[in-house]
Amino acid sequence: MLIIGLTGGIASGKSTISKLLKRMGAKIIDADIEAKAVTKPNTPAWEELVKRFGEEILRVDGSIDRRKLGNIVFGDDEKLNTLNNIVHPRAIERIEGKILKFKTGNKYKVIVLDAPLLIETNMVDLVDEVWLVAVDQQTQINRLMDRDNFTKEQAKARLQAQMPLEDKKKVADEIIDNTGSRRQTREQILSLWQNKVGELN
Ligand SMILES: CC(C)(COP(=O)(O)OP(=O)(O)OC[C@H]1O[C@@H](n2cnc3c(N)ncnc32)[C@H](O)[C@@H]1O)[C@@H](O)C(=O)NCCC(=O)NCCS
Ligand SMILES: Nc1ncnc2c1ncn2[C@@H]1O[C@H](COP(=O)(O)OP(=O)(O)OP(=O)(O)O)[C@@H](O)[C@H]1O
Repeated sequence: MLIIGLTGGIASGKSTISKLLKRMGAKIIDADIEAKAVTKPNTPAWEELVKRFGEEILRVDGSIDRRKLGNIVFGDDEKLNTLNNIVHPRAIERIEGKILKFKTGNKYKVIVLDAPLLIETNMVDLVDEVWLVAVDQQTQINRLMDRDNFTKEQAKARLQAQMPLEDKKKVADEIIDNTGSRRQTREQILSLWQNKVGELN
């Protein structure tokens, strides 16, 4: 079995690539989804977030207004740290549990942990290999503005909350260049899959 940690900055293309890997047979664990799960209404993390950031971060149904919370924390390191300290330990615990479950289930040959903060949160130890999705900052900003309707300032604030690509490259086992067409990216993934997964067994 191979456990791949798929990482990269915001809007670099991780979800797009993990969809390709899923089609090839990998089981995906999405860290963003796990982080959302631990902050559902009335969970301990949700309660702590409301205590720290106030009820103005809630929607009328009691769920967290993610856009609002994002605007509060991205651009303010102290607040971002507070959020991270509340969410990360709980999200990592869920991720560890899932990895263990899939490992012992012995059903999948490849597990992909899609995690934007794989390196920042020391989850590298949970995986066998780190695959880094690399795009330049301008591409990230353009795709982020397109996908999420962010202003340039909002996009830049999110980028600045993350480790620079050059530092991530030092930890990566494989680098996927996603600045080109989707087809070019698919070809890189196919070739990686053939090399890495083909030689399993
Ligand atoms: C701030 C929040 C509410 C904004 O929610 P929103 O729905 O707008 O974004 P979403 O969660 O889909 O994340 C989108 C992208 O933002 C980036 N991002 C998210 N959280 C962080 C963070 N703490 N630090 C740096 N970048 C981050 C990632 O690249 C991520 O893929 C949310 O991102 C959050 O709760 N973050 C803390 C949990 C976390 O770190 N998640 C990342 C995976 S463990
Ligand atoms: N090679 C490509 N060419 C053009 N657009 C792309 C390419 N790859 C991804 N995209 C688009 O860029 C945006 C960001 O990609 P994606 O959502 O896969 O990134 P992500 O790393 O998962 O983002 P986040 O971590 O912020 O959730 C999406 O709108 C996606 O459709």
